[in-house]
Amino acid sequence: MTHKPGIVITGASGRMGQMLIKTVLESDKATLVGAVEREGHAWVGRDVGEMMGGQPVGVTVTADALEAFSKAQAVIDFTAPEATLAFSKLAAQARAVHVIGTTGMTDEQIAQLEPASRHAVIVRAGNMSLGVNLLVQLTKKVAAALDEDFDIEVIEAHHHHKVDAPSGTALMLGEAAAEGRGVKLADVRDSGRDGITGARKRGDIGFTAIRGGDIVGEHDVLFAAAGERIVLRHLATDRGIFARGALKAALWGQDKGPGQYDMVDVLGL
Ligand SMILES: NC(=O)C1=CN([C@@H]2O[C@H](COP(=O)(O)OP(=O)(O)OC[C@H]3O[C@@H](n4cnc5c(N)ncnc54)[C@H](OP(=O)(O)O)[C@@H]3O)[C@@H](O)[C@H]2O)C=CC1
Ligand SMILES: O=C(O)C1=N[C@H](C(=O)O)C[C@H](O)C1
Repeated sequence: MTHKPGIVITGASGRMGQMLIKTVLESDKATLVGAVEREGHAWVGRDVGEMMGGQPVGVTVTADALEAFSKAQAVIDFTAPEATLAFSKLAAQARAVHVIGTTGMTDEQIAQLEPASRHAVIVRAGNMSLGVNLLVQLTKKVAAALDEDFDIEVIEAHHHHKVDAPSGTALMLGEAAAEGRGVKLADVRDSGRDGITGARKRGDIGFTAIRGGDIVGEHDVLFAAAGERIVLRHLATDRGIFARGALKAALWGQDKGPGQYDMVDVLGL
């Protein structure tokens, strides 16, 4: 019998946490060995299957992340930037693959992952779906083929609970467009227009964030010129696409050396 990697899910009660637990429990390639929530959370000490409204699964939610990680081969983490930074140190200590889906991390926070990645595999992506990662590649190609007569705008829409903007995916798409054009996103980024903004600056890459209802995640990359427009679009209708991508990353990372990777590496795009 082949060994099935043991997986711990952090932020177990969250929208993605619950989807990840369901995905791991349904998989025949991995085993759920832990579920983490913060100290004082109502789920701590209870069976995670029961907390999700189903049958017991024999995994008790814990606030002791290091203890949980040390029994696992991978940690899948869709939480918040400060939590992810703390988990990266603990996952490295446990030599577990750390799959990071958390978005909204600053450049400084991303840089702080480096010490952990010297000891363990980190796979981080603002979007773990196959479709979006393909869209990123397409965006780079289209941006490289067009000149600045085409204004580039990234438009994203998400549910009203989302706390960060632009979304991690929008930033991945913006980075890809900038790379295609041979510029740095930081030099051309235009987000949060409001008031008398002045005319659009040629070459800028604009971002618009829509928040409402239960939208899972929608992303358009618009290339607008005089007389024509191209729109590249991805619509997510089920969080399962992110969870399946994250589990694939956790399994992929099992035989890799320490370092930082993304979904382009995992999917071989
Ligand atoms: N890369 C990708 O493919 C995707 C990324 N995401 C990203 O995943 C993240 C989570 O999204 P979502 O599940 O919708 O969010 P939720 O708010 O539903 O869940 C977040 C979970 O993380 C926990 N958490 C938050 N802060 C801390 C902390 N400081 N310490 C410990 N636990 C903490 C929360 O616990 P508590 O309830 O106690 O606060 C909660 O269980 C976001 O950054 C989102 O953008 C989402 C979908 C896809
Ligand atoms: O918060 C979410 O829900 C999502 N976050 C990710 C992002 O910021 O791009 C991925 C997905 O769009 C859902």
